[in-house]
Amino acid sequence: MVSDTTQHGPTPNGHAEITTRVQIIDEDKKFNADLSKWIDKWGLHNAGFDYDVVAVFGSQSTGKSTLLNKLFGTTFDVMDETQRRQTTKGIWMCRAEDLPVLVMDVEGTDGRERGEDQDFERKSALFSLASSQILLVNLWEHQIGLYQGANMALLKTVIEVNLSLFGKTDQRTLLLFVIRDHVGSTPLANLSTTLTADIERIWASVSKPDGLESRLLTDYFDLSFVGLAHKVLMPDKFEADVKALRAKFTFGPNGLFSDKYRRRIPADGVGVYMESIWEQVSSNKDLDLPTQQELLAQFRCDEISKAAFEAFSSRAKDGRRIVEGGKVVPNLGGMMRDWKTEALRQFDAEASRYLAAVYNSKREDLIGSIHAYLQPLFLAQLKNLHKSALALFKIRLDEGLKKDGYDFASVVGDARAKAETAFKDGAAEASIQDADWDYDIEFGQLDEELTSLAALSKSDEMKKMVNNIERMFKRDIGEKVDLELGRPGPKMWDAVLTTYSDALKKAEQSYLRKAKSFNSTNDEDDQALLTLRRRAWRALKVKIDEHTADSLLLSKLRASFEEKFRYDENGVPRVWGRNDDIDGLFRKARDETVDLVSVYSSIKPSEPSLLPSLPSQEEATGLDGSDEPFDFEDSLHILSESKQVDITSKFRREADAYFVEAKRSIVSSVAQIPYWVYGIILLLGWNEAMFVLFHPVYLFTIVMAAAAAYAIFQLNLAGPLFQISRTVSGEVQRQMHSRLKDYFAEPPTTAPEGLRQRRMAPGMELKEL
Ligand SMILES: Nc1nc2c(ncn2[C@@H]2O[C@H](COP(=O)(O)OP(=O)(O)OP(=O)(O)O)[C@@H](O)[C@H]2O)c(=O)[nH]1
Repeated sequence: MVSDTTQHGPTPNGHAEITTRVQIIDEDKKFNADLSKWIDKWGLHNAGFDYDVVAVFGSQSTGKSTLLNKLFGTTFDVMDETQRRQTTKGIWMCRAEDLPVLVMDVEGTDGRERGEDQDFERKSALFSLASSQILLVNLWEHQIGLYQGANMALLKTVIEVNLSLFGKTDQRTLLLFVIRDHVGSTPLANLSTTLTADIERIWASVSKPDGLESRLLTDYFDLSFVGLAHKVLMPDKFEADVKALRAKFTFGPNGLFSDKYRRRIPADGVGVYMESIWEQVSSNKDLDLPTQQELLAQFRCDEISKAAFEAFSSRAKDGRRIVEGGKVVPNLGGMMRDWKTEALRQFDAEASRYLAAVYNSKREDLIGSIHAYLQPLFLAQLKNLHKSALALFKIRLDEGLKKDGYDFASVVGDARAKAETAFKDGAAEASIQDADWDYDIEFGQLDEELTSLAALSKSDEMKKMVNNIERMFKRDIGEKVDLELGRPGPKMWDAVLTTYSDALKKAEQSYLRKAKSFNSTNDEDDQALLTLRRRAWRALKVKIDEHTADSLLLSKLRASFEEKFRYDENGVPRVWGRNDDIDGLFRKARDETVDLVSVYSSIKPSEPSLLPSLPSQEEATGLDGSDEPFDFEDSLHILSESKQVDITSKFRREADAYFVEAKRSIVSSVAQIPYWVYGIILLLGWNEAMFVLFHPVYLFTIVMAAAAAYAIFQLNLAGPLFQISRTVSGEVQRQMHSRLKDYFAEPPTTAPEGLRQRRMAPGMELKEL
């Protein structure tokens, strides 16, 4: 959009915006805040230092705008010939058509219409000198030599202003005097000499600041002179002169543009710079250009840094989202470095043109902001790496522990090395050089967690190992102890305890062999062995308890008693005879067996040294620390007093029964039926037996009954016959029952006739039922 302070020029070449003129300072001395945007539109934003600024000074209506338009293809307003009134108010700017040049058309110095605002000339001179490398001083030929003329006043202002701005610097400016309506009668050289003399006179007249008294005009200005023919009277010559002058606006030895004149303001900051200069100038403050340049540098570097950071953060947003999702982002460090490099490249491209001190410090600030933005990503990545390293450790550990004959220490060492390497590699990748980030604390945390996981796994594996050894121990003692406990006697416990200590020794050796692969400490070994001993003792105790359960113990006593009482010394069963000392044998066998109860009542070897020594639970805890209460002394007692009495009395009762049985077996063998009784029976029943045997009917009936019984038995008909007879008897029973019921339920059919008739309703016919 073009404001009322901007106007499009003719657009023969098609780039309207490029040749649009803009009023940068209006009649009310207000600065156009859109200048930076216009510099962008004029295509000079990225020109860096490769651009120039040219301003024109001179009296009003001396053809300044006409000259600029012809030289640079600008579109400044030119006074309408017929009206002859001032056209340029304030300061206008336009980009040169084919050159990276900003051209300023400054209001005529002797502006009659300005009246009381006479200091505008000084302010516009200050402004133009602060920003332009070439100052065109436009003047009529006929004004040269007129020392009191408006041009002399202008030149004095320019010299004074330049001294205040660049007095102590080496900054140079080209003053290009354009002599208009140069007729030619006075050669240009003469005119130049006159002008130079005039300027020197002015230089001599101005008061110099302290320390600059000896400085020369030529220390600050290069003077150049050019004459242009009369535009109206000699139009062709005028055009040729303009063309020749235009050809001089180039870089190089013969060109007017030179680095030495440049103000070193980057093109992208020139809008801000000019605005700031004008603000100082218009408010009559001292114009300190180095300060202005520093302020500009700070302002622009901040702007550039902000833009670079915004572009950076929008690029980094996606990465941030992913990493905060809890997953390790591969190549996060690479991405972060790319984002940072791109942001700095963007910053450097523009900001490096400004004051080095400011640029460097702003660059550091930007790097700090970038690092601050990226650090949470780095920390989130570390967190994710920590998680994945733990998972990797567990996987490797599980895999390793599944293999046969694994060596625990090397499995853990391998898993740990893999996890730590994965973490360190990931963390190093995610680090940014010079960001001053480290991951020592995070690595320390991981290390601690791995250590505790390894310890947990070690304890689990050691428990498993102890369990296996315990199973092996149980297998080892199983049958032997069964056998030994089944052979009660004074040496029974010696044998049992010897078996126990042999098996335990084997188990302990097995533990120590396997524990080597766990790199276990002496403390851990002591605990594991203690646990093993306790469990072994408990296993033995369980076995003993099984064998001394009431029923089993009673049967053992019974067996022992029977062996002593019912079998002789040779193991042959006894058949009691009248002369046997049943009472004596019984007492001996019973008393010896009763003695066994006390043998079983507690674990009491003949040699006390055969007993293992096991600390109680209070004195030392085992491997898992959660063992049931353990009291070794207490575990030696098997049967309480009352239990012993109970078992003894039960046994005595059973033994008594054996005794009675033994006694009876003698009586029964003695109390047989005498043979003569059979003779008497035969004698008394002889006649009846003969009668049955020799009577044909009885004999036939007996034979038939026997044959029928034999046939039924052979054909397996006994069952069905019983069933049929049961069914028939059931049916007969049922029939009888119903008949009886009917009989007692119906009235007797022999009731008197009169009574039957009386029971019928009157008028009804009597029917035979
Ligand atoms: N005699 C003469 N007249 C010229 C020359 N160049 C331009 N003019 C005329 O001078 C008049 C003023 O021209 P401008 O270009 O508007 O002059 P200016 O100095 O820009 O005027 P302001 O901006 O109003 O101060 C116009 O009528 C031009 O045609 C020249 O070389 N000689």
